Amino acid sequence: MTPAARISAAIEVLDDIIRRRRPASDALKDWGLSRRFAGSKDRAAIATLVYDALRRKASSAFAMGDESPRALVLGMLAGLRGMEMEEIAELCSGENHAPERLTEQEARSLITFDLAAAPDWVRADVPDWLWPSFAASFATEVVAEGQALAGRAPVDIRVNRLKSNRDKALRDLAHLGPEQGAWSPDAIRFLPGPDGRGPSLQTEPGFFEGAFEIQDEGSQLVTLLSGAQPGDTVIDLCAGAGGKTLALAALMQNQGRLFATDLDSRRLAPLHDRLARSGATNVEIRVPRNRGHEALSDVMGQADLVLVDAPCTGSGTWRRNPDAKWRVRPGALAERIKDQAEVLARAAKLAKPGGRIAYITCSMLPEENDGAVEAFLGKHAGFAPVPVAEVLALGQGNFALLARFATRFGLQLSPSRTATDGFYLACVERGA
Ligand SMILES: C[S@@+](CC[C@H](N)C(=O)[O-])C[C@H]1O[C@@H](n2cnc3c(N)ncnc32)[C@H](O)[C@@H]1O
Repeated sequence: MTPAARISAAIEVLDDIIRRRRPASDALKDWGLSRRFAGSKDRAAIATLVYDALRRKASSAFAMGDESPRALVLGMLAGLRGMEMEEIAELCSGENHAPERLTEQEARSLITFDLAAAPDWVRADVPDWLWPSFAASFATEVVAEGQALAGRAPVDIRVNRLKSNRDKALRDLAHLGPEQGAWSPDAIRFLPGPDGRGPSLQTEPGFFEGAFEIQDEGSQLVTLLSGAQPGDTVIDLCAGAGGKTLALAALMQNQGRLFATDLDSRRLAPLHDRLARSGATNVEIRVPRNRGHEALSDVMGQADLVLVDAPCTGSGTWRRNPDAKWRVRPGALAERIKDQAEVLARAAKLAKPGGRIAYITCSMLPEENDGAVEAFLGKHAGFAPVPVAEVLALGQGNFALLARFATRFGLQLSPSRTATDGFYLACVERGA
């Protein structure tokens, strides 16, 4: 397909996503299935165009004075990819599956691409209804925070200490242009190429051998800062597919007990294979038999650490899921806050006297971060917040510089602050 035909295809897919309110991945998959002529490179390029257009949906619509899928794609070419109007006009020839010619109005908007009069939420590409909440998380630079969250994400891996080390992994993956992570001693980063994609790491021998896992550096950092120690009894209460379980097992050097469970037993399924690859031997997966069944009744009040990687809006991962940003609804935030209170209450029963809960979200919204911790502390008088300085000192690494990202109860990481996904961590401790 020509570059111009790919743009037409992206407009078509975006139309499907917006009109039918479909997840981008579903719309892209369907498009690919019904257009067998499109090769893998075409599909990848179209997906990147669609995701880039979603990243800048609000600002493109404003600058173009039009929120049609065509305007969003054309606006993104100017706003995100920095293309001149003339270059875009050349692509829009109206011939051979290329988009129709630019109108005079479109050409003018592409030349000026003027966001000077745009409200902050538009310049930041954050949904307007979420703006007050988002802005409350950041005293300054709030527009820049939104813009960083509307950018492309790198691909990070966590080198598995049980099987390898970072120097060896850097050598083994040298052909892919690896960079050392800035914060986590286990992190290696791969920047996205001009096509917006990172290398396909899941085909590397090291991946099959369990030498590394794909995991955002922010996710690695909050796990490091949870304070898990070799020999501890640790519970990963919202383990899902086990990204943090695997990181915890490596931190614990396979010493002590690590229980992994989740409300949704199906989510735990991939963890079996991942554990086998990783060489982790101290993990016990506890599958709940039905809703309401407590799969951890035998370890009540025994945990040194309960890790709560809570269900949340996922607003910290909008770089990776730009369509989720526009699909999240006000009711969803209220529901997640309820889930968070429920899961924290469950964690409280599992912590031993003197034990901790590490509360984590991949969110940038204070209601589900400090707000959730405040609500928990209000209902659980036996728990007290652990000061951030103490959390940073206990983590396995040199993290003192992160102190400037402290919130009332925890730490807020973000693409613009730490060049990671937006993660929040706060620790609370049960009185002895
Ligand atoms: C952010 S995801 C976990 C991701 C996972 N820890 C990882 O690192 O790959 C949140 C998980 O919490 C689970 N969950 C929701 N409510 C829960 C509850 N009350 N108890 C335990 N898990 C819950 C969801 O099923 C979901 O898998």
